[in-house]
Formats: sequence, C-alpha cells, structure tokens
Amino acid sequence: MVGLPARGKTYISQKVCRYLNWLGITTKVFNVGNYRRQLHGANLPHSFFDPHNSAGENQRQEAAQAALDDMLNWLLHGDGMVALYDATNSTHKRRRWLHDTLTAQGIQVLFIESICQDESLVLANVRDVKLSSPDYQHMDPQLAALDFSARIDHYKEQYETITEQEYTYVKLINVGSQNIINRIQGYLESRIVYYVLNLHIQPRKIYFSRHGESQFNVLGKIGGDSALSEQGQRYAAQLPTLVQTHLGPDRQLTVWTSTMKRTIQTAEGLQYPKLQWKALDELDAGVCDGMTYEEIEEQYPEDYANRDEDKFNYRYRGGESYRDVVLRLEPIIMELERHENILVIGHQAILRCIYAYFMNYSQEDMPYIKIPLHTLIELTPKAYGCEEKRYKVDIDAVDTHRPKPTVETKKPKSSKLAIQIDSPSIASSPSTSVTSSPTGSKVPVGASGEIVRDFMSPIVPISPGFPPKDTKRT
Ligand SMILES: O=P(O)(O)OC[C@H]1O[C@@](CO)(OP(=O)(O)O)[C@@H](O)[C@@H]1O
Repeated sequence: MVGLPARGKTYISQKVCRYLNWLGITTKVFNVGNYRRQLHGANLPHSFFDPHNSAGENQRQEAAQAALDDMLNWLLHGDGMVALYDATNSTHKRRRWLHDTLTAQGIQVLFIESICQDESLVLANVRDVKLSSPDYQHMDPQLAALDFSARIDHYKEQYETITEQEYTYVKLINVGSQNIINRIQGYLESRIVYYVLNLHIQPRKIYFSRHGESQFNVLGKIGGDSALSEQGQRYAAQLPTLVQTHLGPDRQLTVWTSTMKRTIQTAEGLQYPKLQWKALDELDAGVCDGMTYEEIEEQYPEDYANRDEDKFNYRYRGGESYRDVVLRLEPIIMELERHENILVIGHQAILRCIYAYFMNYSQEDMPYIKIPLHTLIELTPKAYGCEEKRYKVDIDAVDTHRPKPTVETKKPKSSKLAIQIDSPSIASSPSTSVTSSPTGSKVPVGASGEIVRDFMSPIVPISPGFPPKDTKRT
C-alpha cells in the first residue's frame, strides 16, 4: 500500500484480503502501525512522525523491518500466497527498499496507492476510524483530531507519489474519480486491480433473502425448480412492506434473483428494478437433484458420507461443490461491491457463499451458515466489516439447515473421497464429474422479460494483452 495516513489504505487492504481468502488464495495483512504500537507503544505524540526526528525515524524503520521480516517468513516458509504490506510507504526510498528486498526473493510486487484530495472525506475517515484507534484511546477527540492532522502534515512534508515507471502499480485517485494502472501483469494482479477499481465507500445497504418456502422445501427435496408453497407465497406478499420499512421510502434499490421460479416468484411484488442472474442459481446437485437427503444417503451412501466429511470441496456427481459456486459467484461479488442498495433473493447455498464473503467466514464453516427461510438479512458495510440485522417474518417455514456432523454422528470416511482440489476441469476422482449447468444460458432475456446475465459475461472488460509473467508470487 502507498498513501498518506487516513486515505483508506487499511480499508482497501482488508477488503482485498477478505476477497482473496474467499476465493481460496491464502492472504494476510501486515499492518506496520500494529508493529509500531507493539514495539514502541501507542499514544505517541505527532512529533514521533516528524521526519526531522531521527530517533522516531529509526523506530519507525524498526517497525517496518519487523513487519517485512514476518511477511517474508510467511510468504517464503508459511502457507502465504499474497501479503498486503499496509503502511504509508510514501517515499521513493522506502518503496525501493521494499521492491528490491521482495523481488530479490522472487516475490512479485504490486503497489496500490490511494490518493484523496477531498479534505472532507479525509476528515470523515479520521473521525470514523482513526480516533477510535489504540493511538488515541482515552484522549479528547478534538485534541486527537488535531494531533492526527499534525501527523498527516509530517507525512506530507516527505510524500512522493509513485512516479517509478518500472514498478507495477495502481493509483486510486479520489475514490474512483480517476485510476491509473501501470505494468499490470498476469491473472492475479489483474483480478486484484479489477477488484479495487470496483470498491466504493458510499453508505448503502445490502439485503439477502432466500426465496419463500418452495414446494420442494416442504417435501424435503433438494434442487429442482419448483414453485412457492402457500406459506412461501405469503412471505413473497409481505416482503415488499418489510423491505420498504427497513430501507426507507423513496430509496433506490435493485433486486437480483436467480433464474429459478422460486426466487422470481418471491420478487414479484417488489416495485424496484430487477435483474436475473444465472450465476445466482442454486448449487447444482447433479444426479441428486430432486432427491431428499434420506434418499441420497440410501442411494449414494459414499457420497453422502464424503459430503459430510468435507462439504466445501465435495462435488455432487454431475453437479457442483461449494468451491465451484464460489468461483461462479465472483462476478456477483464484483457487482455487489460496485452497486449501492441491493436485495439479493437467492438460495441457501448461494447466500451462504455471498454472506461468507461479507462476514468473513472460513471456507470450512461456509456450508453450514444459517440462512433461514422467511428472514430478511440486512448488512450495512462499515469501515472494517459489516453490521448485521435480521428481520424474521412470522410465517412458518420448514427448516432446511443441516448442522455440521459431530464426531459421533459422522458416517465412516469413505476411501473414495470425491474432493475437487482446484478448478472443475482438474477433478480426478471417478466419482466426480464436471458440471454442465453453470456455463449457463446465453439467453439475454428471461421468461418474464427481465435481463438475464450469464455468470461468465464480464461486466467491465479487462484490457487484453498483458505480457505473460513468470511464476513469481505477488
Ligand atoms: O448445501 P446444503 O446444506 O445441502 O444446502 C443446499 C440446498 O438448499 C436447498 C434447500 O434444501 O436450497 P433451496 O431452498 O434454494 O432449494 C436445496 O435446493 C439445496 O440443494
């Protein structure tokens, strides 16, 4: 990261970290401020950051070195794939040191610089985030704000924006009003850049609701494309008032559904623009589609046990795993980041994956998150996470949640574990097969006239022709 204090560097680092971990790319943030507090204590006066204070300068370099050592250790000897080095890194000298140390170890470096000239945004960030940091605990907020702006001034004295044309970098100027990218190479860098370009900080709400109870839900059958049950229809009828009550009148909202009957019917009464996404269709249960869990256990006992063993990676025969679903939901995450108020009317597995991204759940816990029927979930993105509220509607519905099996309830482990390690195309176990459905329909218009967006279609094209890069890590 590169930028003056209070330019959203920590926010961006944490978002990128969450996004990459969600995709299965082991990522960690190394925040130099935390090392500085550990080594030299919090509550340091702004003079500590004065570039003419050589003692302070040395101590800051000590913290920077300690963070870099840990980061290198984690990347080279731990399981780290991507690390975010969260500090101001605001001089050519500091960046040269970082760049040379990292590239000498075969680590690919991408600088993300955040520039914000809008003083009101900077002040809001100081007020909302910085004053509650351990640096200013027990301090009068007004004095703390003055101290922090004096700290920013010290950094401004030395600040050098990135001009090093030989480096790979992205500059984010005034939260998306202008972006500059330089020498971006390879898939991972492109993904990260594409992601940060979609981030915004406008206040907004993200709503999730499963479809109303379906006829298959009542029968205990999974998958299918059944219509709503009577109770489900009652939920659909109440949803518009529920949404309006919590969103507020006259507020804009876009409603996303899958292409399946149960979500489309649930959205029917909502008077907002709607969009159907193929990518939001429920996890494809392959040969088990339309069966109850009991029937699956009877007819495919090994598969049943294997799913309990590793639910995230287990791929239904001819269907999908949660891991597959995460990959096909990536464009949805990009679009969710880009948009303002959104209501996603989805399915159990789909909403678990999206919710896990926002609420930072591990891949292991993701398939067991409780997303009950007839409940509206409201997320309000804040500086470093989301605030959550759940509104349960008083209309009975079946409970489709199956808890994580404990050691006692687990079936004996099968010798033929159907685990998919990476992408669908490299599945090797005979009991796994590549899914056919998520390539999805290319039909642009849905049955009821809405636009259907295939999950593979890019929303903003990434410039082609980035030169290929070697196997170095970022
Ligand atoms: O991964 P598990 O826990 O099986 O949950 C996913 C299942 O949830 C269900 C309900 O059991 O979703 P939905 O209500 O959207 O139909 C199934 O269709 C789907 O296979």
